[in-house]
Formats: sequence, structure tokens, C-alpha cells
Amino acid sequence: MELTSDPVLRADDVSVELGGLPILRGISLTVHSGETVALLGGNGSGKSTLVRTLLGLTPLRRGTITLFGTDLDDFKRWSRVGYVPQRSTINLTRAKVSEIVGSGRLGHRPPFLPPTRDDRQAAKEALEVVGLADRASAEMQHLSGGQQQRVLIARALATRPDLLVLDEPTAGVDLEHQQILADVLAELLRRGMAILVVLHEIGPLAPLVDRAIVLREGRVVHDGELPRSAAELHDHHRTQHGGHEHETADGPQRGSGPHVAGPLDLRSGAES
Ligand SMILES: Nc1ncnc2c1ncn2[C@@H]1O[C@H](COP(=O)(O)OP(=O)(O)OP(=O)(O)O)[C@@H](O)[C@H]1O
Repeated sequence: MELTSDPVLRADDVSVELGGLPILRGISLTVHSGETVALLGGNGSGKSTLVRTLLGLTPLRRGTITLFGTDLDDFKRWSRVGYVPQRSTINLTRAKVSEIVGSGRLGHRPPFLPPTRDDRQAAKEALEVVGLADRASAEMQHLSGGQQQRVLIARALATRPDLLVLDEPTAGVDLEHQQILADVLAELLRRGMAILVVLHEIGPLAPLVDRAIVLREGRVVHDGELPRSAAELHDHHRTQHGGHEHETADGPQRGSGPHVAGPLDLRSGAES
């Protein structure tokens, strides 16, 4: 895919410290419209921290981030960005499904005003997309882990974002619903959305991935085609430690070559 437009998300030389320790070290990346970038790496490699930093939720120590061409510090159009956090990091037990999905519309209207017809329609459509329209009045605590994950995805979709950032959206979701999610994301990509997705297991999302960025110890060790196996991922690491620069894609390429046939657990591969 030829990409000529400016990136919707750009990070240059981003470093982050938490608790006095370096967590992200000199990370640069781009995400363009209509592109899916997978963020991979072992446990603790910095994926969630990077996502949170890119969205202004964790402060930078060094570097710059731009969203839709605007410096993060000045960016205000958050309704253009949908975020699906890691489910395990939030506690929404008593909230109703409809409230959570509806909160995805908050960026679209002035404070204290009730939802408009368009807000309600967007929330309803988002729940239909993830197959949970009949659970709108249920409390989150009465849903399974996979259903809760789909509610969080619906919340992000309800914003009708131009950039969707998902942190492990397939964790705890069965294969059938991972495939539904893949179909939904494919349609959103066709409409020009950009997607940045943290993944442990690639699974049904593999054909959507244009480019994979692999982190290790807070550094980018690969930026290019989706590694076909954990072993290949390990090779990238060895190359980097052999004194070469990490691989950087000249431009993203959608789905070239045979992708990962089955689930690829990068945790074990990257850590071993
Ligand atoms: N608030 C914090 N204070 C100190 N260290 C932190 C803090 N948050 C995260 N870390 C550390 O930063 C590193 C990266 O964590 P992060 O959650 O970004 O990794 P990850 O790649 O998303 O891991 P996982 O796959 O397990 O979700 C870890 O070593 C973690 O312990």
C-alpha cells in the first residue's frame, strides 16, 4: 500500500521513566490512515506504557508525539481517537453496558448535556457490531471476560474515531468473536481508520496487520513485516545485538507473504 499522507500518529525519540527507571528508550514510530500496526513484545517490554504515552496518559521524559499533525500538548480533538484499554486494568463492575458504551460519545458533546439521537444511535450500532445489543441494560459484573472486552471495544467504536488504539483486545475473547472483531476492524480500515493494536497472540487479526513493531526492554527491535514465528522474532533481537540498526520499514506493506498460521505467543518467544 502506497502511503503518501502525513501520519495520524507519530512518535520521535520518545523516552519514558517510571519510578526512576527507564521504561521506554528512544522510540520512534508512525501510523497512517487505513493502516494497522501491531505492537508486539514480551511481558514488561513496554507496550502498554507506550500506548498510554502516545495518548498523553503517561508523561514523556524526552521526545515528541504528534496526533493528526498536532503536538500532543496542544491536541484537543480526542473524539478522533478511540482507546480500548487492557481490560484487567479497569474496574467497572457496577456500570451498565449502555453507560460504558455511551461514555464513548462524551467527546462529541458539551458537558452536562444529555445524549443526542446521534449519540444513542452510535452507541446502539457499536453494540450491534460486537454482538451485544441485547445486553445493553446488563451490569458489567454479570458479563463474561470476553463480553466485557467486547463492551470496551464498542465504547471505542461509539466515538467513530479516525484512530483506534487497542491494548490486547483479543485477550479472553474466544476464536469466533476474535474473528468477528477482525471483520469489524477490516471494515473500519476500508473506511480509512488507522489502528494501533497491542497483541500477544496474532490469531485472526494477522491478515489485517500491515506492519509489526516489536519492543524489547523499551526499545524498538523490529519495525516491518509481521514476524512469522517466535523464532524469527528472536532473530531480529540477535541482529540488533550483533551491532546492526533495528529493521525499519521503508513503507508499510499489507499482508505480504504467508502470515502466522495459528496463534503466535510472543511472550514466551521474546523472553526465552
Ligand atoms: N507505574 C510504574 N512504576 C514503575 N514501573 C512501572 C510502572 N508501570 C509499569 N512499570 C514497568 O514498566 C515495564 C513495562 O510495563 P508495561 O506494562 O508497559 O509492559 P507490557 O509490554 O505492556 O507488558 P504486558 O505484556 O505484561 O502487559 C515493566 O517492567 C513494568 O514493571
